[in-house]
Amino acid sequence: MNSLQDHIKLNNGVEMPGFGLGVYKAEEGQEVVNAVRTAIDHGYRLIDTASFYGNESGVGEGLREASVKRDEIFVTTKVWNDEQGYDETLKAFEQSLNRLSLDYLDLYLVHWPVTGKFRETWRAMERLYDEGVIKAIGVSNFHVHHLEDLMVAANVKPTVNQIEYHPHLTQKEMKGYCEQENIQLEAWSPMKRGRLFEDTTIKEIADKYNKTPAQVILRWDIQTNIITIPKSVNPDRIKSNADIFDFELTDEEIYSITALNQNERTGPNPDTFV
Ligand SMILES: NC(=O)C1=CN([C@@H]2O[C@H](COP(=O)(O)OP(=O)(O)OC[C@H]3O[C@@H](n4cnc5c(N)ncnc54)[C@H](OP(=O)(O)O)[C@@H]3O)[C@@H](O)[C@H]2O)C=CC1
Ligand SMILES: O=C(O)C(=O)[C@@H](O)[C@H](O)C(=O)CO
Repeated sequence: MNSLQDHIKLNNGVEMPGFGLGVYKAEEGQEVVNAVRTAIDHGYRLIDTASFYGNESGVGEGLREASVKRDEIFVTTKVWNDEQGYDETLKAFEQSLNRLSLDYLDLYLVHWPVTGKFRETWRAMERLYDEGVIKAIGVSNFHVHHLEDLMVAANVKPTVNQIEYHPHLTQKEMKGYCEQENIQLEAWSPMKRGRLFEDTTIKEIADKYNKTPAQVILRWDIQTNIITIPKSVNPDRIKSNADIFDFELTDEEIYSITALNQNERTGPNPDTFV
């Protein structure tokens, strides 16, 4: 990726921007509307929301307020845990689309691998994909064993797995598996929700390039082929987080950031959460 608007080709041929805005905890109403509009004005082309975030209506309003055509923006939302199952997912999708005021979705994700439900959820998503109302379908928070379980019965392979991923959780096994299976990884909490900014290694690299720790971490994502969706509702941070295309980390720097791994989660482990 050489610019904010470069895309990555998914395994079904759909092109997805490699960098976007996450909106978890962006408040429904003016806060999320402004964040989405500001991000798009600054060149973002990917917005990541979920029915669970309770802000899809505001995301839709932000998209309408931005002066960029619908087909240039890539919108992701997710089916929440209590919406899973075949009929439930069809209904949840309709509701999400209505709240977003869209007539198609770019990417729909199974938010978490709800035991006993995710295969049926997937079957409904395959139907929506076949009908053409979703351009790509994928999963989130799936371990390798969940992916294997899903793919045994699936007709459509997941395009994306969105997982917690940052320098303290580098997901080596999952990364190798997804590279082999051509499933694109996407990082949630890429900045560990602000808990990596005092790390000495990251700070030293940031000082060298006159960049912020956040910019170094996000640059590490894109140089290692991970789609990244930092969240911010602050206009200055929305702008600066995306200002990462005028410097390049060396192989040694990539290695030293990757070596910070502690297998440490900030969020739940999918094996025990659902
Ligand atoms: N699939 C899933 O299960 C999950 C998906 N996600 C998705 O991933 C996105 C990103 O993850 P998230 O958990 O939000 O965590 P992030 O790692 O993106 O961190 C967000 C936090 O960092 C702050 N922040 C942003 N930029 C800066 C900066 N440059 N300097 C200092 N602070 C900064 C934000 O505050 P402020 O807004 O004030 O700038 C916010 O508090 C989510 O918004 C969501 O879309 C997240 C969790 C789970
Ligand atoms: O933000 C999301 O998308 C999530 O699924 C998580 O926040 C998750 O639900 C969680 O952290 C609950 O404590």
